[in-house]
Amino acid sequence: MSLKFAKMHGLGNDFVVIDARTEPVLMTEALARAIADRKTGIGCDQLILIGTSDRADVGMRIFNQDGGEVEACGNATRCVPLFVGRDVSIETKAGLLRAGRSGDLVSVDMGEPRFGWDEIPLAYAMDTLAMPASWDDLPSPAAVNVGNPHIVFFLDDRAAVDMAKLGPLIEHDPLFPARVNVNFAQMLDTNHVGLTVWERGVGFTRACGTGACATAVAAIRRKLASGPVRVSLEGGDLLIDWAPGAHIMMTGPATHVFDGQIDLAELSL
Ligand SMILES: N[C@@H](CCC[C@H](N)C(=O)O)C(=O)O
Repeated sequence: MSLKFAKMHGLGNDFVVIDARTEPVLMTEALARAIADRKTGIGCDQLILIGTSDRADVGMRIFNQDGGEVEACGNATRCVPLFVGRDVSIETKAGLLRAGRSGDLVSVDMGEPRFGWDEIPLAYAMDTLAMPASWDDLPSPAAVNVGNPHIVFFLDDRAAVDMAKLGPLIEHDPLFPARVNVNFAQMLDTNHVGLTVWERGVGFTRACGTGACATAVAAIRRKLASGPVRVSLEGGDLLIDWAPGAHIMMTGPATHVFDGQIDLAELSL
């Protein structure tokens, strides 16, 4: 059996996008992992299935490179209007989102962030704005759920931190029963943050849309920033707007690179 796909990305966070609106696609963890494999498959950070929905224009399912299905992906959500050809409402495991073009960029209403310890989720009750938790010499982090779980460290000097060791260690810490995306942030100026993200189920990515949202929200809650926050990632910049009680608005680029077709029989499952 062969499958048609589009290769897309948001700031270098890359996706294989499959249209399951007319022909349903039976996606499994093993198949998602095989397609995402950069040596023996197509290669991507996330596999995205666009399907039908009773509640929105389309449904979106998200699978990490390790095959695990997750709730949210900010950069992939910006790709959906390009894939569908118009502004859309999107049903995800994290709720209903709206995405639409604004000039050359795409804006997404990412919904409201959540801060309850059991909403992150964490293994036990604690303050999520200044968590009493530490790994090596990292400062106390903030935890935010923006559809998916994030932890944010604000660092004086990101270059001095061994993120390659700490990213996987924290992702798999039993404090996070659903694992966690790990954000290493550094304030560069008022309302401007530099960010490196260790993504759950992937590792380092060039950009993480939900990571940028979680970091901007945590910066505003900690009064390190106020108003629209520019988040600079390896792949480029995102603009995140949020105020307490409001929805998060994320604006940034989305790119359709090419279309292709894959013979599933040739994959290493
Ligand atoms: N790249 C994404 C986030 C993808 C999901 C994440 N790895 C998770 O497991 O929650 C983004 O742009 O938000």
